[in-house]
Order: sequence, then C-alpha cells, then structure tokens
Amino acid sequence: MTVMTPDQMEAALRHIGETRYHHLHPFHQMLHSGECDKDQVRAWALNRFCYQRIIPLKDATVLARMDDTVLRRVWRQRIVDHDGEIGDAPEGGLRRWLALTDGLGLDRDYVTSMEGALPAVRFACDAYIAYVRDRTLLEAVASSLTEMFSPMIIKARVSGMLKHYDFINEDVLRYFRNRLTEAPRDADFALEYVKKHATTPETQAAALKALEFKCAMLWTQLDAIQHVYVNGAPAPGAWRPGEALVAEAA
Ligand SMILES: O=C(O)c1cc(C(=O)O)c2c(n1)C(=O)C(=O)c1cc(C(=O)O)[nH]c1-2
Repeated sequence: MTVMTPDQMEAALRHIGETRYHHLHPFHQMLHSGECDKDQVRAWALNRFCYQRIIPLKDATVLARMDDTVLRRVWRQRIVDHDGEIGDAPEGGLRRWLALTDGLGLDRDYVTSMEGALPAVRFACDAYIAYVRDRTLLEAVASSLTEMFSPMIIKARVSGMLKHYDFINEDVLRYFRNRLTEAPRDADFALEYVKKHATTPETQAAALKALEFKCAMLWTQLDAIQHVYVNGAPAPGAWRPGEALVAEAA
C-alpha cells in the first residue's frame, strides 16, 4: 500500500460520496421529485427524527474523546447547533426538525418517543454512536464527512419538496436552511483534520472505511423506510398512516 497525498485522499473520499451517499437512494429520489404521498413524507420525517436525536449524542461522544481544548472548542458548536442555546433563542436543529413533523400533523410526543420508528432506523442510529465511541478519533471524525455532500442533497430536497407538495412550506423546512451554512463549516474542518492526520496507508484506509460505514448507516435507514412505506412490508409496532395525528390535521 502506498501513501496518498492529501489531495488524493480528498479525491478518494469524494469518490465514496459520489458512489455511496444517500442522494442516490430511490426513496430520496421519490421524496424530492414529488412521488411520495403525504403519509410517506410523514414516515420519513418521523423516522429521521431518530437520526436527528442521536447527532448531538454522537457529537458529545466524539467530544469526550478529544484531549485537545482547541479541537473541543470547535466541535462543541455542533452540539449547540442541534440542541440550541440557553436564553432567548433556544431553537436548535432538534426543535426545527419538530417544526417539520408538527407541520405534517404528527403528534410531537409520539415522534419524540420514537415508538413508531422502524427498528432498523433506530439500530442504524445506535450503530453510529457505538462507532464513534469504539473506533479511533480519526475514524470518528472521518465518519462525519458525509456532511461534505449534504448541502447538495439538501438543496435538491428543499426545492423539490416546495415545488411538489402543497402541504410543505419554507417555514416547516427551516431546519435545512441552517444546515446549508452549518454543514460546510463542519465538513471543511473535519476534512482538514482527516487530511492532516491520515498520513499512513493504514490510517488512510481506516478513514475511507469510516466514510463507507457512515454512507451505509444512512442508506440502511432509507432501505427500511422504502421496504415498509413504499413496498408495503409488514412492520409490527411501527407507525401506520392515520396514527398519531393531531386532530385538525388528521
Ligand atoms: O439531510 C441530509 O441528507 C443530511 C445528511 C447528513 C449526513 O450526510 O450525515 C447530515 C444531515 N442531513 C444533518 O442535517 C446533520 O445535522 C448532520 C450531522 C451529521 C454528522 O454526521 O455529524 N450528518 C448530518
């Protein structure tokens, strides 16, 4: 194995995004092109809350492994972005996500309880926390690099959903507006970190594998959603259309 230059490493990471990121998943293509019905959009938003929920938990796990104050100072912003601040403007990403599930008429307590979420989605999310806890810090940081690709899918999602669904508006999609500035900032930092610290064939291979793992955990969530809510597979205990809707939206 030979060592890649930092530029070659970046190209290898980008190649993983081009071939494995969840913008290629058929469910996202349905969602963005207006082929989902409202219940399928609800199923996606309700399940994706599980991912939103674990992001600050996984970032707290990463933070706890960082021995360097400067690094922690940068990384802790990710937790603030999702949890919000104390004071006048407490709305972080988690609250903004609930604006979407509220807008879709889903009961908030039901969404946050995750009772109706698919087991495969919950297991995938738990696997992400375990991954950043158990692997090297380099792998933990590298696993966040899907954020290099998220602005591209978020732009397609926001414009597609606004265009195709009369039950969606800018306000309920406000979660994504913030991500368009937060994600590039986070991804730039993580990419520089990985390029600086993955300097041997072994560490470079591990960082690439970390990104593959992350793409797989994102993909798995959509596989589960598609299996149940598009293909109609039975899912004992999972949310069913008509359930957990607040009265006026039912
Ligand atoms: O909408 C998306 O497709 C998408 C993807 C990803 C991603 O690629 O992991 C993230 C987000 N959104 C996101 O909103 C977010 O806060 C986020 C944090 C992370 C991470 O791994 O730390 N990924 C993502």
